[in-house]
Amino acid sequence: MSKRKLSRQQRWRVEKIQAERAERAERRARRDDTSLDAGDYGPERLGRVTAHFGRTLEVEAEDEHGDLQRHRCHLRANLEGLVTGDHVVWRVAADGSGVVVARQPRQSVLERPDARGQLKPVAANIAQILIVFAVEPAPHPNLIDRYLVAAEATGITPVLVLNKTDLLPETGSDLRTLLARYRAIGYRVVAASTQQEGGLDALHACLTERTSVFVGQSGVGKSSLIDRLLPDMQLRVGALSADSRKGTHTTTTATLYHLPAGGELIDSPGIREFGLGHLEEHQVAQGFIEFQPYLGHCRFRDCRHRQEPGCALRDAVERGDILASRFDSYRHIVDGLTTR
Ligand SMILES: Nc1nc2c(ncn2[C@@H]2O[C@H](COP(=O)(O)OP(=O)(O)OP(=O)(O)O)[C@@H](O)[C@H]2O)c(=O)[nH]1
Ligand SMILES: [Zn+2]
Repeated sequence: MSKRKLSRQQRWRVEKIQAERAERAERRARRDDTSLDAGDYGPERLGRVTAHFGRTLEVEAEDEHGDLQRHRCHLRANLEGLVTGDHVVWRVAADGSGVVVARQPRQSVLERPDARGQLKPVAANIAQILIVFAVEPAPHPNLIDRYLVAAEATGITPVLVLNKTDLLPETGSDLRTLLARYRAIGYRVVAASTQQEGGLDALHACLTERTSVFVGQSGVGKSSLIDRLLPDMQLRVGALSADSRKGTHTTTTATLYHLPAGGELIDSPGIREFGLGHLEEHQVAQGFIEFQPYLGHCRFRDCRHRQEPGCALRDAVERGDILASRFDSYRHIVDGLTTR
């Protein structure tokens, strides 16, 4: 809202609307409690949110045969902020729909700024962020580092995926050198091609038994990779039961897919753009993982690793313990923050 002052009458109206809203939420909560207590719903079961449509969710759970079934669920009124990937406790109604009554603790959460710049969760319980880049368009090392910093800030493991290796020359590629550097720092690097026989083998191996998301700049082949990984169109639209006309929402909400070879993928346009938002300066130094042993060892506690004497980071660069290219990239990203 703008900074202009509200008149007394406007303020009164805003307060009245808020009070009405609170009262409605309260009534909904009481109604939920009554019907839950009345035994209209079955016992508590565990499930996972596979898609989100405003006030309703899709929750997946095993049936009595161990097969996964998806249920349209509404939220208990006092339960807000659930996202795709959340593990939840829910109860089924006679018609197969359900109500989510609790959220399990999250192992990780991916957040993005909303229209007002406030961080909002978009997906939860992700084990790895696959940062896709390609032979063409060639990546700027800064951009890879930016994605890595953003991933490190979430605590979720990043994996570098080099796509379009069919376009890679046999020898003398700068990209191979670049990749070797990231491997030496400790990152997992996976080569892929959607255009070659067996081009996704390494990727398949990396995706099983965990939940992943794909991020990366436009044109690197994220859609092509996901199309190949989820060859059955039904898998992609499977998130929606046929009775729903709200299907168009799937394009904006994060959706969880099962990969045929095992493992899950959570995807949405918002998630794909992850990493391009704002970073905080302290996150940047922490996000260069090979800097960590030196952070806090500079002569000045508030060292910004520029001209200061006794800078542990710059000393490490001079000794060759930190790559000059990574340190330059760090400086470039930090300088970009201050000129905003
Ligand atoms: N040679 C080659 N081309 C590929 C490969 N994977 C994808 N492409 C091509 O790269 C182009 C971009 O692929 P997309 O899948 O649309 O890329 P994207 O990352 O989803 O792009 P956005 O939707 O803009 O974010 C398309 O013309 C693809 O056909 C590959 O492994 N090798
Ligand atoms: Zn320093």
